[in-house]
Amino acid sequence: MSTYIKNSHTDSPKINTAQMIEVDRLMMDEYHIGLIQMMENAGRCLAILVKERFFDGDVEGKNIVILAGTGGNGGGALVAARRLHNWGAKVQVYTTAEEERFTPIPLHQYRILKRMGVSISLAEPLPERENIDAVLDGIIGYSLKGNPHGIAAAMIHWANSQKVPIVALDTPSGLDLTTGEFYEPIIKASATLTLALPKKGLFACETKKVVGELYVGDISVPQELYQEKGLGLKPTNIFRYSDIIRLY
Ligand SMILES: NC(=O)C1=CN([C@@H]2O[C@H](COP(=O)(O)OP(=O)(O)OC[C@H]3O[C@@H](n4cnc5c(N)ncnc54)[C@H](O)[C@@H]3O)[C@@H](O)[C@H]2O)[C@H](O)CC1
Ligand SMILES: [K+]
Repeated sequence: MSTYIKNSHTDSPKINTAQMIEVDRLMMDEYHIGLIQMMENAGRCLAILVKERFFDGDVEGKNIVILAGTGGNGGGALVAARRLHNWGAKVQVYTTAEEERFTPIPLHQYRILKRMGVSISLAEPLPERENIDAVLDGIIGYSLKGNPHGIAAAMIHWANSQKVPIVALDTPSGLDLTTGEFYEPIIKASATLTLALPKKGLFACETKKVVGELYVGDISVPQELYQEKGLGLKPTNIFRYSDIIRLY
């Protein structure tokens, strides 16, 4: 295993979506760690996981399709797109909506990619390509509301039909991170990189079928934050030896 990725030797707490949203809020409001900082760490971990786990540490010339929604999940995938492009991958980004529909920080990532000349366009139509090496799922994260519909749903069907590794950010799009309920359609990932702490829904009995290998990436949550009132979690040091931990 790469020095960037280690197996977990500690039992970390498993949280629900509401707790994760509270972690994000505390990060920003109480600890002044901005969303842009968290997103950079999320996207960097995702790009490293793809490079190390699926391409033996070198993505030069690899065709990587990145599917991005307009929220925080898409924003992290756009950061990963930037890193993979910088490392020599041929990156193609498809989005669920036009530029003006992106929320502010993901929009910032979108505009950086455009300035870099990375191919980024609305996923209508989705590409008919045969030489794809991997797909990144940044379509929907923990703010999933019901069955994926519209372009997001079309992207999920398209990705599942590609027969190449799909690497999901935070959750396979279509999975409820608290209950593990499958919505329809749902991404069937080869690997999932969740963020900060594992979420309960990733351990429900059928979930492995859509999660694939489960990793968790460090987005720099302070130990002190986990003990704040309203969360009451034990401090956790799962990233002591590496930024990415494999959980199963
Ligand atoms: N600490 C962390 O875990 C961090 C997480 N980050 C990432 O941000 C997402 C959560 O971001 P948010 O902006 O709240 O929303 P999403 O990206 O999950 O989704 C919004 C996006 O999805 C569309 N949508 C929702 N439901 C549906 C549906 N049923 N059909 C179609 N489309 C749907 C919605 O319209 C929006 O476009 C979290 O998961 C992490 O990946 C941050 O990077 C910071 C740290
Ligand atoms: K996702």
